[in-house]
Amino acid sequence: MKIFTAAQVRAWDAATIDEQGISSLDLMERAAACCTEWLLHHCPPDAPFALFCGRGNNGGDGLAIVRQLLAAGRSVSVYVVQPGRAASPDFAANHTRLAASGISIGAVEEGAPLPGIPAGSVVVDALFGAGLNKPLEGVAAALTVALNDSGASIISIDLPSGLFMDRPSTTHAVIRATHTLTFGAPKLALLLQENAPFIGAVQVLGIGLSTRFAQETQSPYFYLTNKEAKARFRPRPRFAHKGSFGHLLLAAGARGKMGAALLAATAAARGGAGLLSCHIPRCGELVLQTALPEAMLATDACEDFLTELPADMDRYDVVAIGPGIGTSDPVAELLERYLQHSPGPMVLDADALNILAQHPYWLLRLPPGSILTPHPKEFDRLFGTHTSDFDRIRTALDQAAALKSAVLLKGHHTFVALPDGTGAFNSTGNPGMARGGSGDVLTGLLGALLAQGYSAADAALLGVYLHGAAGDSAAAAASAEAMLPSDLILHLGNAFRRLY
Ligand SMILES: NC(=O)C1=CN([C@@H]2O[C@H](COP(=O)(O)OP(=O)(O)OC[C@H]3O[C@@H](n4cnc5c(N)ncnc54)[C@H](OP(=O)(O)O)[C@@H]3O)[C@@H](O)[C@H]2O)[C@H](O)CC1
Ligand SMILES: [K+]
Repeated sequence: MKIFTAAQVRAWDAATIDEQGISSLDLMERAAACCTEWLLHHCPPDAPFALFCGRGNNGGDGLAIVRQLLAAGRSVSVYVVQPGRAASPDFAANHTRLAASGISIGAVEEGAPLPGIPAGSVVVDALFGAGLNKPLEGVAAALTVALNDSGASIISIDLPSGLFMDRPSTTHAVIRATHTLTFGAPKLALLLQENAPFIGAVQVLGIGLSTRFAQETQSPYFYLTNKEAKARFRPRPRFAHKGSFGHLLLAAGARGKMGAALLAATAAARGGAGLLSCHIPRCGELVLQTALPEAMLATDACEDFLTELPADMDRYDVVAIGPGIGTSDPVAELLERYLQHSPGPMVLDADALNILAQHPYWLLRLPPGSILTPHPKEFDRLFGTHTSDFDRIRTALDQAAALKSAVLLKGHHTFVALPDGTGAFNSTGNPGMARGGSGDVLTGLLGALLAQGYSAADAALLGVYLHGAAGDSAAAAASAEAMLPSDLILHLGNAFRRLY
């Protein structure tokens, strides 16, 4: 599913109107009807609604919702902010229709007291949507702060008011929505970690926008859903043998961190690598051999951490390195040798990324077709401090292109920057995955997918999708609170089945 800019969203609207021979007012009525249906199904049946409307089309949606809620027999109060300002034609048309019903339409004006919100009300925020072009100020900003402080549930129409669609919004007043009902496709701002305090649970409402426009319009960003993951998945051929699925070398672990190695190794085995060898320090031999008999060992001479390259590096197709290795000097030197001698693409995670941050020019040795998997802090250590996720995703795209590799930015919607200049936001996953060990599972899985011959782009997209889908399956079984990273591995089978 493509993610469009504000200008493209306006063009999508216009293309729909043109293609379907409807008026913009008809489209507004349709969008409002989808919102009204959602509100009627998801809000308490006896809750009064309080709608706050701007003077543009977002406010027009709000006025149409008021009329539809009244028709459904609900108790509704409605306020227009700065009623003296110029209105969009569709706002004006809906205002005339609503006023004819006899309902009193309140005003929120500069200098006048703000209206109170009766206890138990559901607030619907229709102040500004895709047309926001400057930060909220004056009475709109004051109202936003008051609504946020009211403790009421807030349902934002299309976007939380004050939230820019495609630039940072974290320094000014923005509605903190409980739910955001957005039209057609998720917007960039709704997928970024930094906007988490504003957006609540996001619901994408299909309002019958032109599918032709969506197909024909180019966008650098897309939402990674089951459809996009399925398109990249190759089921195992019937006559395959273990040699068909590659040999992954996983370099992981140190004394006290063998759990990271075991999680990554088990995920690699379940992720479908034909052969798996683990380069581990001697202290981990017993635990690995006992817990994962499927793995072969390339045991280091050192008891406590990794120090030397395994012999015959050419035996391996792919190297995954990082989980639990530490960042001491001998390990850093070893990472440099791995970068020099890796026989194929690499997955670099965790401590491998922290070492790289100390030696950024080593990145030049990264084999093309590799995958880097930083979370935002590791990302900034590696590529410099960023003040916004908008900047981070731009850097990720630049680096992916320069390194001819996939660069992940891990988060609630993990961003996958691909070497071709496009980037995807993942749709799967849940807060139960935010615990130590989840990243190790992802590293093993990505290594296994690369070993099976997937390109960096396909492995990164599939790996991130499967990892989140396994997390969703694990949370369904054990709850987001009680699930463990090792449950992700057990549920990988359910995740793969979603791709058949
Ligand atoms: N396909 C769709 O997605 C549909 C969307 N609909 C709804 O329409 C809005 C977008 O409506 P639009 O009229 O373009 O924009 P807004 O309502 O968000 O804003 C209206 C005007 O407000 C002014 N503005 C912008 N920022 C501020 C601010 N900080 N303070 C005060 N005023 C501001 C600006 O006008 P100016 O003349 O002042 O520049 C805006 O133009 C979309 O989000 C959906 O809710 C359709 O109803 C259905 C299809
Ligand atoms: K809004």
